Amino acid sequence: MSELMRAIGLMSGTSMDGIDVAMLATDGENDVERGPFLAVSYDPAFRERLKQGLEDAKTIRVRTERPGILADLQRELTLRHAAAVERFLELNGLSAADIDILGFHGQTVLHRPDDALTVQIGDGPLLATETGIDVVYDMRANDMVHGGQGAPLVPAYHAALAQGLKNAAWPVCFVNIGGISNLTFLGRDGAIIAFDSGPGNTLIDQWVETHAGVPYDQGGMIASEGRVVASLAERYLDNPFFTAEKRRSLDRNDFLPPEGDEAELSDGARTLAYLTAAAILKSAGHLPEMPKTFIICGGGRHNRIIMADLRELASHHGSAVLSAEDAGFDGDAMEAEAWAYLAARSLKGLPLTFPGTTGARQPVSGGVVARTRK
Ligand SMILES: Nc1ncnc2c1ncn2[C@@H]1O[C@H](COP(=O)(O)OP(=O)(O)OP(=O)(O)O)[C@@H](O)[C@H]1O
Ligand SMILES: CC(=O)N[C@H]1[C@@H]2OC[C@@H](O2)[C@@H](O)[C@@H]1O[C@H](C)C(=O)O
Repeated sequence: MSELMRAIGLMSGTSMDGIDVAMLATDGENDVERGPFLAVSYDPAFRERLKQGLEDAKTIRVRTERPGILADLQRELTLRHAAAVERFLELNGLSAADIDILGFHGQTVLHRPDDALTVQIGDGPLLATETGIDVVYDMRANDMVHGGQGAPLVPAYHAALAQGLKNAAWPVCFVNIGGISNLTFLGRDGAIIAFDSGPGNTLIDQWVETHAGVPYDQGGMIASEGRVVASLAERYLDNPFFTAEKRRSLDRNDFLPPEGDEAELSDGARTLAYLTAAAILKSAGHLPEMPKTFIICGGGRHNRIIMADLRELASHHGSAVLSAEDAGFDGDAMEAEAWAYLAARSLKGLPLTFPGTTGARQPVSGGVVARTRK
């Protein structure tokens, strides 16, 4: 058994709800011991700044450009990550010297795989200086250099976790319902296929924020009072994304929320919850075979309507739907854990992505290391 690294992963996802912090002891290969997790929420004012950042990023043509507020925002975001690490260490009775590496995702502000352009703001060297811990950051870029979509990157971690699964029927499919949803198919023969599967929570979040002034539909309560507007759901599901020959990763703005007059509040939330579930099943139609078990991670699994729709749609294929917890994992921590795992892999020069996950021409490593001045 090779030596385990203590790695902390930091994820600020497309939902822009906060920073997830998770720790692993891992060799970056098959050995994974899951540690503590902390979620640090962004305040509404900072979420608004992130949204402005996404707007300002639209003019970026070269990935190092930081127009508008982006240079300032990058610094603020990085300092918030440093504070989150400090809090995490304090809560768990740890110090910087106990940690080998931080895996820093940053915030995606632009993702245009067709132009081989992906931009995550986040200053790795500043985070290393502030925390006193070495940092691996910018993990998506090298994949694009090698012909990949730059996302999803979590599949390598899903594959490692799947080895510990007990009593799940294979093939297994991990589904992350974050802002955008993505899935990882794992075949009995070791096959690994992954792609973004459609809108996750972003449309629901934007819809209920605009029409009810709340950041998300807690538990799917608003949706539970509505009915699916079939024409609206069909309009989304007719998007060429679902039938394109090549699987393509998504930018947060690839799908936009309905116009205000297309549904009333609860029908809109109900329709978008259905869309989230139906998009996953429709995308799964591109897999070599229908998974026998879907394992659901990410914030969307807290929406009971999404989960009920998923169970219903999957049952037509004889597939079971489990929450990450049913399978023995932590569905809120998984992406941050993945960034810890990927950082450990990056340090060892192991591949982060594969032809079957991002479409990269060959398995490729990635990430940039920022060393502390210790
Ligand atoms: N209790 C809840 N009920 C309903 N929805 C919830 C609940 N908690 C979280 N969510 C949804 O989950 C979202 C956050 O999910 P998550 O943290 O997995 O996304 P992310 O990591 O930001 O996105 P991505 O995986 O696309 O990068 C919230 O924006 C909200 O829509
Ligand atoms: C460009 C980018 O940040 N993509 C995210 C986004 O959020 C979900 C989905 O779209 C996924 O492709 C990816 O994140 C996860 C963590 C991944 O790379 O596996």
